Amino acid sequence: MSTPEGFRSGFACFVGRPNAGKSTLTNALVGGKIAITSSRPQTTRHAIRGLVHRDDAQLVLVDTPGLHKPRTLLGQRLNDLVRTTWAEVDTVGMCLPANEKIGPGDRYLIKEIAALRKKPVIAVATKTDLVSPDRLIQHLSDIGAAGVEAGLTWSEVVPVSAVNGDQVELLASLLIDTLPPGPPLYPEGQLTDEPEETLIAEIIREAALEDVREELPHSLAVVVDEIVPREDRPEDRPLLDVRANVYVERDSQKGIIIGKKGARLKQIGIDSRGQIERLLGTPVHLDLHVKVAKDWQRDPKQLRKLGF
Ligand SMILES: Nc1nc2c(ncn2[C@@H]2O[C@H](COP(=O)(O)OP(=O)(O)OP(=O)(O)O)[C@@H](O)[C@H]2O)c(=O)[nH]1
Repeated sequence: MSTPEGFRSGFACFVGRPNAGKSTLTNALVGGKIAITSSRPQTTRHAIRGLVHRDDAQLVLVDTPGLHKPRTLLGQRLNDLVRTTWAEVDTVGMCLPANEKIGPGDRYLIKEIAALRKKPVIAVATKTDLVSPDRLIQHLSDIGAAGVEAGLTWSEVVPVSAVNGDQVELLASLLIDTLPPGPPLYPEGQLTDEPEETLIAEIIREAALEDVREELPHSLAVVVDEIVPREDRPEDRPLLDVRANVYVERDSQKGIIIGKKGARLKQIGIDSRGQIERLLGTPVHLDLHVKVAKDWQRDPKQLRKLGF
């Protein structure tokens, strides 16, 4: 494929402490629900990409999990994934929520990013709808100072609100300006190149964590075993059978997920089925099972099986 004259393409990712607004911003830029967001920290686990198409450019957004103090093998794998992603993208967007003071966690990340050298880093002051103009000015000045302290020159400092769309377009343009010349990397219309299984697993995991995040934040993994078209269906009324397993670490957690007389598991099925149907564009029969995989976070074989 020949590169259209003047076309740019490349990758960007957002970095920031948990809850900084990275997933919401990715969704706002992409204009659809790709990465799964939640009001609780640390739910984004996979590098999920969204695409921003322009007449003269294509931006691929990579959504990374946060960098954490690694306590388990899973933690280490996640951190490796983050660093690999940072090294691969053309631009990094450092998200610093305007409604929170810049803290040690932010400074740590800024220092890590400063070590990437030459990479353009855009500071993004997120959630501006939550603060007064005075507070925002203070925040922007703190961002400038934090950059200086880490020896990092921000290529831009942009205040945005993903919730009301303020400055989201401007941010897209600034990110695109940093991209090298190149052809579109993905066909238009394709919102994400994550396999459907991964997206479905994320949807089910979100539904399963609803209301029990405090009890089971990291002890839950979902694996989609198969997606098969139901046989003997009329061509215009297809049905997909989706079979998935919810893995927990202990028997007691199994009970929490299943609930009284299976009520919670049923609700998880109802909550996720609608979203899966929207994703696949087909009616779905969802078959969910709960299994115990003891200490899966510490077991390399289990981790591989669960996609980490
Ligand atoms: N008011 C307001 N809330 C926002 C905005 N952006 C994100 N939020 C909220 O902040 C919370 C965290 O947002 P996420 O996008 O999940 O944050 P994240 O950085 O991806 O979080 P992790 O996945 O934990 O790393 C959610 O409750 C969002 O609704 C914004 O622009 N304005």
